[in-house]
Amino acid sequence: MSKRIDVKDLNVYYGNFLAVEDVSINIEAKSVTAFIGPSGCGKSTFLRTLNRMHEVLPGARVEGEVLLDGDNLYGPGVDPVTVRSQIGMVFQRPNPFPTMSIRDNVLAGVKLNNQKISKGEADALVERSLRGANLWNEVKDRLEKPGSGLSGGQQQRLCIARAIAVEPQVILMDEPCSALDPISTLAVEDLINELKDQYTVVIVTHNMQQAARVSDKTAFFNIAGTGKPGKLIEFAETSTIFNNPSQKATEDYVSGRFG
Ligand SMILES: Nc1ncnc2c1ncn2[C@@H]1O[C@H](COP(=O)(O)OP(=O)(O)OP(=O)(O)O)[C@@H](O)[C@H]1O
Repeated sequence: MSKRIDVKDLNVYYGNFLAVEDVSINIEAKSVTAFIGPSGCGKSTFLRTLNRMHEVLPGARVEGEVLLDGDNLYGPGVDPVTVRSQIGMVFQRPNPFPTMSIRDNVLAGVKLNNQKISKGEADALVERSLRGANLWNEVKDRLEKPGSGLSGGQQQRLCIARAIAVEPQVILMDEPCSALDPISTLAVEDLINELKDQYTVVIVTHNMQQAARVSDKTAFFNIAGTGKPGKLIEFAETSTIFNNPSQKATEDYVSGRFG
């Protein structure tokens, strides 16, 4: 259950403001791709176009194509809700439903998609998803307790379990560790490494060590100045981006000279 993403000539707008210009990128299935770059260069905006979350804002739109195993997500008649069930998302701040039990949090996306499942199937799905998120052993004795009773790192893994439960092909993560302590961050990074056996993972991160630790390929985005659009400057194997980039701007950024 893993698909590739091919983006062709994508422009991303907020109203009349062109936030990201002319991005083409090929993201392989069963790999981890990191988006890095200075604040405001459009990493999160671009990420949200990959599952049609961008257009939820009034006036927000895209030009160009995003292909999931060859099918254009922006083609006529494509239902954005279906797209979002195939391409899940994990956000910066863990956002479990606070009053809902751990079990119901895992099942929340499945229920939203109106999938009817029996109690036995639901139990199995909860266990499989929590195991997949490396959280089962920590919560198996308190599945009926509220999700808000977990630590921040556990809550983020619960959100990953919720994303996995709908059996997506791709998981997008927008700075998933920025609100976590170092130990929880390592737990989520370990998990990302395991997730790529089954899923295509795309992660936005400000932390270059994290990009170097978890990703196979890295895309460096940059912006020429305030009000200018963000652009994809370089996309390559992560080791190349960090050790032998072809663009001077990439080298300056990864060596800490700006950003
Ligand atoms: N809701 C919005 N409405 C209008 N403009 C927006 C909106 N969200 C972001 N922008 C603008 O789009 C550009 C890209 O922002 P975005 O948040 O994608 O950058 P980023 O690289 O993810 O930044 P950061 O690393 O700080 O999160 C910025 O100029 C930003 O001000």
